[in-house]
This record gives sequence, C-alpha cells and structure tokens, in this order.
Amino acid sequence: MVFNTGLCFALAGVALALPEIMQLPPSNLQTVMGAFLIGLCCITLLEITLDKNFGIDLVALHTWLNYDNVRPGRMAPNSALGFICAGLVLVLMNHVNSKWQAIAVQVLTYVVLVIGLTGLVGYYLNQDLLFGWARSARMSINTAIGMIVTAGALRFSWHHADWYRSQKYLREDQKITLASAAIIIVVIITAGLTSFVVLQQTLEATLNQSLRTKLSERKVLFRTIINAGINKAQVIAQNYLVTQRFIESSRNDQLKQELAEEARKILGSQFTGVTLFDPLGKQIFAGGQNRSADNIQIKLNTQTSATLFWDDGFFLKTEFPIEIQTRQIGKIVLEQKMDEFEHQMFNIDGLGASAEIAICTAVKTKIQCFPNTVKSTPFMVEPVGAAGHPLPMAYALQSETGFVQALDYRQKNVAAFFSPLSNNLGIVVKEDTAELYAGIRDALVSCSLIICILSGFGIVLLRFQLHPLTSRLFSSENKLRKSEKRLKAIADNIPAIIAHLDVEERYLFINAQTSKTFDAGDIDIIGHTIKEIRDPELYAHLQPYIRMVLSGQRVTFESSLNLNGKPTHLQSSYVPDIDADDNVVGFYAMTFDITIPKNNELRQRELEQQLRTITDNLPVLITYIDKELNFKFCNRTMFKWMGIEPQDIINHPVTDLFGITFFEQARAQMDRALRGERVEFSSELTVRNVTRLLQTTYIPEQISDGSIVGIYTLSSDVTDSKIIENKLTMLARVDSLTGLPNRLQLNEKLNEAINRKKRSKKAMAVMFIDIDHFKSINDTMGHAAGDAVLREFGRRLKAAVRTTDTVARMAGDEFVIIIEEIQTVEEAKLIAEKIIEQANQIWQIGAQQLSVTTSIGVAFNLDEDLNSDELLAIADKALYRTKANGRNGYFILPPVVC
Ligand SMILES: Nc1nc2c(ncn2[C@@H]2O[C@H](COP(=O)(O)OP(=O)(O)OP(=O)(O)O)[C@@H](O)[C@H]2O)c(=O)[nH]1
Repeated sequence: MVFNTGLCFALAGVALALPEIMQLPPSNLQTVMGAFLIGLCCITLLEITLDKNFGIDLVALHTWLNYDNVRPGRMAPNSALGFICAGLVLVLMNHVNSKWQAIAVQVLTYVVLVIGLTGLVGYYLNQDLLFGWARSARMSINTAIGMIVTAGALRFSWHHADWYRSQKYLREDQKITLASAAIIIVVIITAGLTSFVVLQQTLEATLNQSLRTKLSERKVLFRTIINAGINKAQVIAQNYLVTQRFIESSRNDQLKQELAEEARKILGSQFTGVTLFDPLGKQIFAGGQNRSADNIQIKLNTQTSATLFWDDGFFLKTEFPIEIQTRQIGKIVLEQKMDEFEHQMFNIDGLGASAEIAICTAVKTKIQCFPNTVKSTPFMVEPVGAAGHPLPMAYALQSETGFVQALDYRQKNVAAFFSPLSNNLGIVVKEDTAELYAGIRDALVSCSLIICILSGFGIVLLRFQLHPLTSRLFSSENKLRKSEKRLKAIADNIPAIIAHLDVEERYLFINAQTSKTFDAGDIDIIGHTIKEIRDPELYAHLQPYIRMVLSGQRVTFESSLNLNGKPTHLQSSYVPDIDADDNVVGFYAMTFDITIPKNNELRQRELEQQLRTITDNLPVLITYIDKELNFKFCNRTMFKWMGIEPQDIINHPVTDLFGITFFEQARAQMDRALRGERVEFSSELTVRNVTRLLQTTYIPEQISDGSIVGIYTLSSDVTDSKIIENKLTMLARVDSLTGLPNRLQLNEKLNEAINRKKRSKKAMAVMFIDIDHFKSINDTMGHAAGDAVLREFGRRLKAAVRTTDTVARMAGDEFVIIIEEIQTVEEAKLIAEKIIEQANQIWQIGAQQLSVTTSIGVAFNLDEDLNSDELLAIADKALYRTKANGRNGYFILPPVVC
C-alpha cells in the first residue's frame, strides 16, 4: 500500500469513526475530509492519464521498498477511483436533499465495495499475468480489504442518517431494490471472478506439473546426451588399439603414422576434432576442426574433464589420459558435435510457441546463456529483472528447483520451472503467461461481458419480481407506520406514563409523558433496565409487581414517591405482552399521576369525616334515601333515637326500619320529594315507648339531567321545643302576676267577641277598670302588698262575671272586662255595680286591712259596628268620666237608650 492510499484510509476512517465515537452530530469534518479525498485522488488520476508527476507520489518515501512499480508511490487508478467515490459519499451523505442524491450516495458506496471486491479477487486472480495493463491497476490485498471495510463503514454511516431512515427521498421498497441490485452485482462479480480464480489456480497447478515434467525430461535427456558423449569419448580413449599405437609410436615413426591414421578414423566416427599429446604434453597429432569455444563454454562437473561449448552448434570437448597400468603415456582430447543436444534445446514440442528452454551459467555477476528458440546466439543477462525480482535462471544457478511466475529478462510475464543441470549450469523451461493464460483471459473477457449482461438481466428480473412484493411491503409498512404514528401520537398525548418493556425489564418504548415526567430523553431510557434507571427503593417496591406481570398476571397498584422534589401519587397497571405461543415476552406499563385526585380523595375523606362528625353531633336525624327507598346514609342520631348502628341500615329499605305504619304516613311526602318538591311536615314517632314529635324536611337530590336520584331527610325532635313553645305562647298571652289574659290576649279575645257579637246580633260591653289611688297603696304598704292587691282584685273581678266573659289586666292597676251576650245596658250596669261592690269589700292583705275603691268606664255596644280599638277608647273615655265624677263608680258610653 502506498503512502497516499494509507493517508486516504486514515482520513476516511477519522471522518467516519470520530462522529460515532464522540457522539457528535453529522459535522463538516466529513465534508472536509471527503473533499480532500476527491482532490488528492483526482490529481492522481490526472497524473496517470497524462503520465506526469505532479510531485504527490512522494517517491522518496517508497525507495526503500523492493517495489516493481514503474511509478513508485503512485496510487493504483482503481484505488483512486474508489477513494473519489468514498469522498463523494462523505460530502453528500449529510446534505442529501433530493432523491437522486440519495441514490447517488448508495450507488457510490456500492461502487467502493465492488472496487474493493474486484481488487481482492484480482489479487488472487493474478490479474497482472492475464492483462498487461492490470499491473498498473494492481491493488494490494490490504488496500482491497480497506476498500471493502470503507464501503461497509460508509453504508453504516448513512444507514443511520435521518434522510435514509425517514424515507423522505427513498421509499423502503426502493431501498430494497437498490440493495438487492447491489447484492446481485456483488454476488455475480464475486462468484464469477472467484470461479476464475479457482480455474486459474487449477490451470496453474496443471501448468506447473506440465513444466515440471518437461523440465525433468529435458534435464534427464541433456544429462544422458552429455554422459553418452563422454562415454563415447572414453571408449575411444581406452581403445586397446589406440593405446598400443601410442606405446609403439614412441619408438617407431611408422607406428606414428598408423596412430595418426587411427586418429583420422576417429574423426570419421562423429568426432569433429582429435588431438594427441605425448607424456610430456607435446602435441603429437591434431586432426579435425578444433573449435575455438570462445563464445561460451562450460566445464562440466564430471569425473572426466568435459566442457560444453557453443560454436555455431553445441560441442562437447573431453580430455582423457592414456594409461598403461596406471602409468600415463599420453593424452587424447576429443571434440564431438552435440546434435541431439541442440535438437532437444530447440525442440519445444508440447510447449507453446513462446516457450523457451534455457541453459545458462553464471559468469561473474551475470548470467550467460546458450542459444535457444528465442535467441540464436549466446547472450548475457542480468540476474535481476527490471522489476527487481531475480530471474528464474538466477534461482536455478543457486541450485534451487521450483516454479515461479515472474518477469523474465525480456520484461515479459512468464511461468517458469527452474532447476540446476550441473555445477554452475542451470536449466529453465518457461512460457509466456500471455500465451499460457490466453484461453482463460479470453474466457474471462467474454465471461465478464456475460457477467455484466447477467447482472443487468438479474437486476431487471429482480425489479419485476420484487416490485409487487415491495409495493405490498411498502403499502403495509405505510399503514403500519401510520398506525404506529397514530398510536405514538395517542400515547404521547395521554396524560399517562406509558412504556413497553421486555422480559429483561429493558425499556423498548416510552411515550413523551415518560420523558417529561422523569426529565430524561429516549436515549437515557430506551435500552436501559428499570434497575439501572430507578432508585433502589422504588425498584424494590416495583419488583413484586414486575414478577407478577412476567408470570402472566395483570396487576394494578399505587405508589407514592418524591418526583422532582414533589410528593407524587402514581397508579400503575402492568399488562403482560404475550406472543402467539403464549409466552410472556415483556409487559406494558401504564402509570397515571393521581396526585390531584388522590389529594382530592383524601380531602374528600377528611371533609366527609368532618361532616360526619358534625352530623353525628347534631340533634337531628339525617339520612339519604335513594329513589328505590333504600338507606344510603345515616348519622349517629339513628343510634340515639332508635338504638340501631347507622352502618346496619345502609342499603336496607326504609320499611325495615320504621315499619309499614310510619312508612305509610311518610309515603305521600316521599312521593312529593321524589317528584322534586321540597317537603316539610310534622309527624309523631314512637320507638321503644318514647314518642317524639318530629319536624321533617325532605330535600330531593336532582342531578344534571333533571332526574331525582334520592332524598335527603332531616328530622328534628321538636317534642321539647313544642312544650316550651306552648309555654312561651302561654307566657306571652297571660299576665304573670294575676294569671289573667294580658293585653295581647285581650285583643284576640276582644276581636273574637266582636265577631261573635256580629253573628249573634246581641249587645256587648267593654269595661275599663282602675283601682283608685293604687299608688298610695304601694307607697304606704309596699310594692308586694300592691301586688297582692292586684292579684286579689283580679280574682274578685273574675268572680263578679260569667266564666264566658273575659277579665284581662291591661297594665299596672288597669283591668278590662269583656262582657258578651247581654241584652241591655242594664245588665252592664248591674255587672259594674257588682264589681264596685266586690271592690268595696274589706281587703285583708297580710296582717293589714284596707279598703279599696274602683272606677269603671263602660263602652256599651248594641248596634254599632265598632272595632276593638274604638271600644277600648270609648271605655277609657267613660273611665275618665268616672274619675272625673269622683271615682268609685262607673260611667257608660255611649249614652244609653233604655
Ligand atoms: N304593686 C304594684 N304596683 C303597680 C303595679 N303596676 C303599677 N303599679 C303602680 O300603680 C300605681 C298606679 O297609679 P296611678 O295609675 O297613677 O293611679 P292611682 O294611684 O290609682 O290614682 P287614680 O287612678 O287617679 O285613682 C303606680 O304607682 C304604679 O307604680 C304592679 O304590678 N304592682
């Protein structure tokens, strides 16, 4: 991986990971990083296109690498394209505001993935060997994996973006189609290329085996040919005749001639040169061509001195000592042409046209090779190719045996099998990979076309197959979303805390009220357990109910807690969440804040208690009777009056308590009250031998629809007050001193008498009576004596008239008598005189005696229609006349006609 590739990965990684780690909102960081990636990689692509170096390759950083790129430090074009796509995604993904931008973000991400995958497959496919151009597009395995990871990270990043989740620009079905298309492309490309990798590796294995066999065959053949040449020369050298000739030739010139003759015979038998030396090393014969062997010669590692060399053909030069009984008597040097060797070197049957069999040796720092099918003359090559890798022959000359695919001395990709042939002699059998893989490359090209067509066809087919499904999915998702939205809106607007939890007591859903009540956002609650969020005391309180609901029971309970510093009453209902298999998979919790109703209830209870205390202590029987005439409420007076505990009669009918008789008395009033009338009445109730006079009020209870639902009854025991009232009434109408009617009663009686007089047509008289000089009695005898006189006077007056007449005390010493049913004035006179007479009787007051006189004024009325005031005024006037006449008498007005 070059420096710039690493830098791009680092920047993309920071841009994608930092906001996730730091929990930051989508920031400008990603845009800036994305823009940088686009800029850097566009310059790289420009460099590649224009074949220029703008100085961004940072070559100096890459010199230490044994790097075979002709442009060290330059990012591969497919890597650059991948980063441009990744950069575009980074720039776009937080600013998507159209459908096409949404599609672009997704497609570009999948392009990054495809680049990574093709890079990965290309790495294993050895694409350089198949296509010459692919060398510059070679992606390291690290870069390919990095691209795939980057694509995954990009997808993860925008998958959580609002525009993607909201489905504002892409509906769910479109997302599925896009993702499926991407998967199809990725799967087809990966599967197609992977099968090629397998195919290529199989081919490579076959090729390897084939080259190995060819090399082994050639190696054995060459060795056999050389050994055969050496053996042939050895047979000549050890030929008895030749040896004998050698021995004898030293003594006899004739024999020397014969030896030369014998040597010439050797020349005729495939040897191209023969040279003989005597024991002193002096050449005694030289025949044949005796090649120079200047071009290339290799001393073979054999027991015999043997040299292989090229001089317009392969030659083997051997040197044998001529010995008799281990005594060297001379030396023979034989040269023979290696036609079979040459034939085998140039015979590439069974191999491709680009095949080459090379036999080379190391010469100083270089490699010198024999001619072959590629080069017709010996040639020298450097042991290391232009790309920096050793040539296959270099391995062979290091006594290594094996297979390699590498650049050869011609800068061509070859597949080569190498092995040492002899000491300092290596053999390589190789063939151009372009020829070897021609079949697979052509198949790959045509297959790529088929892959593209298949992908396109697959996408179209998928589109048609998926569309009805995704449409249905979209429609049902839409419905579901709407229903979820509706439910959420309802849940959020219910004044209750609503939550959905799993069996681990982990919050899965909460409504807005929950966040508000606990002053915490969704993130703080969703995914956390109750134990993690609530304080231990509250959790301990909730635990039994949680256990119950998780066992499948529905529970309702109340809790009191201090919430945000306020004492709060909550009423919770836990409902189990049961799946289709009847397993409890969680529960729904609904909690209502009942602080206000609870406080109201407590206040109500307090008020009721206060009211009960008040009503229980009122001397009044208070009940509430419903319209079915059952008791619904009763105060403590019930026990006091009837000896029945109030709670014992609740819900009992009225007849159970009061009996049918009382009920019949009260029935009419109850019916009136049940018709909505306020009813007051008096009644008498006798219970346990106690009779009570009751003053009862029935108040109907009318509800909003106007109907009567019951009656409040208030019954007061007025027995005592009636007596007092009677007494008071009496007191108010009677003179306390004399016991005679007072002025009030007199007026009543007078009016009654006037009415009676009108009906009877008889006369009546009203007498005003005053004790004469009463003051002096008080003054002389005391006030008590005065009182006694007044009482006695009243008694005497009563005695003087009929019981039907009325004697009343007006005030002080003034009395009034109403005389009814008289016929004449004479009768009045007689009564007056009788009174005077009674008054004139001796008075015994205590121990004292005294005499009293009285004056009387009489108003007599026979025909006139006079009212009480007029009668009294006339009587008063008459009294005045009496007084004026000297007292102790009477005067009658009006003047009487007798
Ligand atoms: N002992 C007593 N005295 C009363 C009572 N009521 C009024 N008196 C007194 O009765 C007296 C009435 O006096 P007057 O009405 O002036 O008349 P009188 O002394 O009878 O004089 P004449 O009527 O002119 O003959 C007053 O002195 C009253 O104080 C009472 O209930 N008891």
